[in-house]
Amino acid sequence: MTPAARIQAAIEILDGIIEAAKANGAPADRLVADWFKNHRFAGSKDKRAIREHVYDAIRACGPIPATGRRAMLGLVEEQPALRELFSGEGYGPPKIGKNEKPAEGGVAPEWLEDRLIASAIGQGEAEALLSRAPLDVRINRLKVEGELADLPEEGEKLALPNALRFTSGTQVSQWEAYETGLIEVQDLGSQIACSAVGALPGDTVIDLCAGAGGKTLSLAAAMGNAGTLIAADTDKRRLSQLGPRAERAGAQVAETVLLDPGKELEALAAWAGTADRVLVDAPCSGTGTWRRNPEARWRLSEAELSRLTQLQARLLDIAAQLVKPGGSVTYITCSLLDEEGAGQVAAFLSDHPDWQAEALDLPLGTARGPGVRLTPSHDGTDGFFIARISKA
Ligand SMILES: C[S@@+](CC[C@H](N)C(=O)[O-])C[C@H]1O[C@@H](n2cnc3c(N)ncnc32)[C@H](O)[C@@H]1O
Repeated sequence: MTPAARIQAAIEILDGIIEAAKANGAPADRLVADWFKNHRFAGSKDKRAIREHVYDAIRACGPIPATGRRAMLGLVEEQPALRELFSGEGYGPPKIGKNEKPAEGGVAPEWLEDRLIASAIGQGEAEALLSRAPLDVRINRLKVEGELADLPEEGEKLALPNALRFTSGTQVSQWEAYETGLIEVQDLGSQIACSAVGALPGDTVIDLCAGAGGKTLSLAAAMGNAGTLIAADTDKRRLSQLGPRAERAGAQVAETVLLDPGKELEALAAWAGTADRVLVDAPCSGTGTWRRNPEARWRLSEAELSRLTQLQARLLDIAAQLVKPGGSVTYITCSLLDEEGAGQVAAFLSDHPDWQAEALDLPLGTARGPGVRLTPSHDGTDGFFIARISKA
């Protein structure tokens, strides 16, 4: 494919991504992969270039653009060398019209930029949210003792002893160490969030929003497979991915529990008042993961954010009923918005005067209200809010 044809391909893919974002359809990654499947003539260099154009264009547009072409014109503003590829020749895009306007730039739709500013996320932090994330792995201590030898590349050592960093796009999943469960892909921020739980061998731990079990596996390793680890979620498809992952990692999870939304405590009744640690990795806006999912900025609405904050408050209440006297709840969101983080926990503490925030000893982050916040710019991790609370 010519460089111009690659631009036109990216424009077509962007059209699909914009429509899907409006209709809450398939994620960008899937649409890119589908396009490649249906256009077999694209070689590996073409694919790399097209993918880069697509994601660079998504990052270049704050609000959702009207069309893929306008999104690409937004990218032309940042990368003027692309302008000459709009020549109208061959399979390339038509010439740029005199009155044609690029899509609006910025960090996010205006209402969301305002919420970030209200949560003390300044311009530098906001821009870092749109950078490329590196690839972090966790050494799985259920399978590795001492040094991990023979990785195809040497990783950068990070602030936690089991964390290693590789450059964005490293194909870790093709490494033998990954296939055999010696390493797990997990952002450093997520690893730090898991360490905040303080799970120990012998504990009873409930991962209330376990999803596909990324953090459950980390907890199993911290517990050395000793104790009771419950992975619960309302999403059957995600929860079903935990079994094979746990097997590969050598993690023993006592039970996966499928929850009925609104009736979560019914399925968890057997553990009410018994857990040493409960982790609430609550569903959230994902503003802290825009480095990986820049198109998520176009999918969030004020109504959805309000639904999420109500659900988060309810999950905190449920978690509080699961811990035993002296136990703790660790509340995490991969969001930088206070209403999903510091504000959420502060509201819980004000409604429950017999609960208090515990001091956290984390290697990175900045104090934020009753917890700690990690950000891409300050900490080089995905954005997270982390708090641990217990009954006084
Ligand atoms: C941030 S994700 C969890 C990610 C997961 N812990 C991991 O590390 O991969 C939030 C999860 O909350 C789940 N969820 C949504 N509503 C829930 C509810 N009412 N009770 C429990 N889990 C819920 C979602 O299905 C989703 O898997």
